Amino acid sequence: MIEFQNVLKKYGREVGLDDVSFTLETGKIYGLLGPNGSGKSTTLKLIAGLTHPTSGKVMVNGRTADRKIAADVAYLTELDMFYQTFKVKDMISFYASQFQDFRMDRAKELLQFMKLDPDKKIKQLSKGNRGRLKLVLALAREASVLLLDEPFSGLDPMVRDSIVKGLLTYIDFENQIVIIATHEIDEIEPLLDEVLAIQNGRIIERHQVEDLRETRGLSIIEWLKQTFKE
Ligand SMILES: Nc1ncnc2c1ncn2[C@@H]1O[C@H](COP(=O)(O)OP(=O)(O)OP(=O)(O)O)[C@@H](O)[C@H]1O
Repeated sequence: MIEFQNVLKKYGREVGLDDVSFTLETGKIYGLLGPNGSGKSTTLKLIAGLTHPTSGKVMVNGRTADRKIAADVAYLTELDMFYQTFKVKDMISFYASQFQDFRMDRAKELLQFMKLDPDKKIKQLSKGNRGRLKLVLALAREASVLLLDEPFSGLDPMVRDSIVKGLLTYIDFENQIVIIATHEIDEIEPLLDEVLAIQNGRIIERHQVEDLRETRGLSIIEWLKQTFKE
């Protein structure tokens, strides 16, 4: 379980998150949706223990989210954190050395699935293949929390498609909490159990996707358009 208790995150005078409280449950896939600068990355960084609340508490599986929480949290950032001189297989070995829950057999399977050549140098990879490699590194871990920050950003429809297939195949639907932060939701709509709308550092709405469809007759995109227009 992930728990935010009255979390305020300030960057100097800038407010990243403004008194946010919510809980997220194991076995669900959440979409954290909102415009640029709304607080999506801040939320994920707090869960990953990469930044700390100015006040309030962030708990992951009953523990305060500090740097040690990285052992439980697999985090795919929108930034490239690759060592350019490494080959794909070196990056895999590096991750295996960093995380106890990294499964080498799974990584090899994922590389094949994503059609990545382990002997290719990172700097020779296309943007799409770098996106695929980031996903391999995140999904090869058996982490209880999987955070995906803009997993589709700048990628063409074919790459997006393979990323969604990878997610469907390798997410542990029973035992993981998955959070996908994005402002592009076409591809992930079928994956999501719940959606949280974030704006100006506040969670302004939260819904079960099924409820949106059944009681309000709305797709996520239709709901988002209504929510952010107001
Ligand atoms: N390191 C930082 N220093 C100063 N301000 C920051 C920093 N990181 C984020 N912010 C500010 O906090 C707010 C929330 O930013 P955040 O990156 O969490 O938004 P986001 O929803 O992920 O945006 P995007 O969709 O553009 O990635 C913004 O106003 C942003 O300018």
